[in-house]
Amino acid sequence: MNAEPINVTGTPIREKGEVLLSVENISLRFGGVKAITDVSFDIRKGEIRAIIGPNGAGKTSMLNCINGFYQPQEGRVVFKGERRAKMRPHRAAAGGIARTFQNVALFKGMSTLDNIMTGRTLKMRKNFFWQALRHGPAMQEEIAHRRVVEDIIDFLQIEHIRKLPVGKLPYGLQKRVELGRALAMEPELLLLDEPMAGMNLEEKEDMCRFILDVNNQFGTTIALIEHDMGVVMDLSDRVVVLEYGRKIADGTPDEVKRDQKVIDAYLGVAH
Ligand SMILES: Nc1ncnc2c1ncn2[C@@H]1O[C@H](COP(=O)(O)OP(=O)(O)OP(=O)(O)O)[C@@H](O)[C@H]1O
Repeated sequence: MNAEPINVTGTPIREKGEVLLSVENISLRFGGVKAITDVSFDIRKGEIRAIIGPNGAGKTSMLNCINGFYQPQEGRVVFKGERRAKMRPHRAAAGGIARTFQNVALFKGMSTLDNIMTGRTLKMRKNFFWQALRHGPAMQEEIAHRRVVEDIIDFLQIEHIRKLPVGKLPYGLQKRVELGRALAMEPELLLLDEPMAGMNLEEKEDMCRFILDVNNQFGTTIALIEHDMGVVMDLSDRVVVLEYGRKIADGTPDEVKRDQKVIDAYLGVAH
């Protein structure tokens, strides 16, 4: 029997469960531009999966295929055993996929609390008359939603900014609020597009800790795009590497960082 595998940080690799989502032979084109060419990989339940690659490699396009923003011309996304190629973003969200964006996409004039509350919308009853009833069961339901949002605010340690308009907050805190809004959906799969982009060292460390806590405490599966290789190596269980829209490597952080194709891609060497 082999010894327990060790990752680059020296900690044991966490054993992850069955496949939650698989990307099967996806190709995506914009006119003549091939953004993704025949890419397949899977995301296992409970893992942190990184998608990396040089600029223009197709990483954001891949997240957009996974949550239904883009419809690939070929291939499919299978989520919890169900085909999702024709899935629209709101249906992916209702099915348990939440995401954040490369550039923060919040309602700048609204408070932290109200922005996070918008993440609950899909969980609320849509019936106008139900919502118009400001007493009885409708009221109980609203209280329950508010409790979830308050728990998230506690978890992310942003009580002090709960009433402030997010447009006035430093960038690192805006990213944290955006994470809060995604968590309010209680997602099974959380997609994070460059969660540390534009952050200083301290903000990055905080965000890393929150991502690990979300994964460990809530069991949320996470797929993230990140350019900071130190962060990728420390956070992720497995890494898929794209270059010019093609998959060039897939494995543990330790495996991919030793892969010659990955080294060449990051040094800009053609092969
Ligand atoms: N909406 C679009 N219309 C046309 N071309 C697009 C569109 N979105 C992406 N592309 C092209 O597809 C390719 C992949 O882009 P994508 O943004 O997915 O890469 P990326 O790896 O996320 O890059 P970065 O790290 O710079 O964010 C690029 O050549 C890009 O110019």
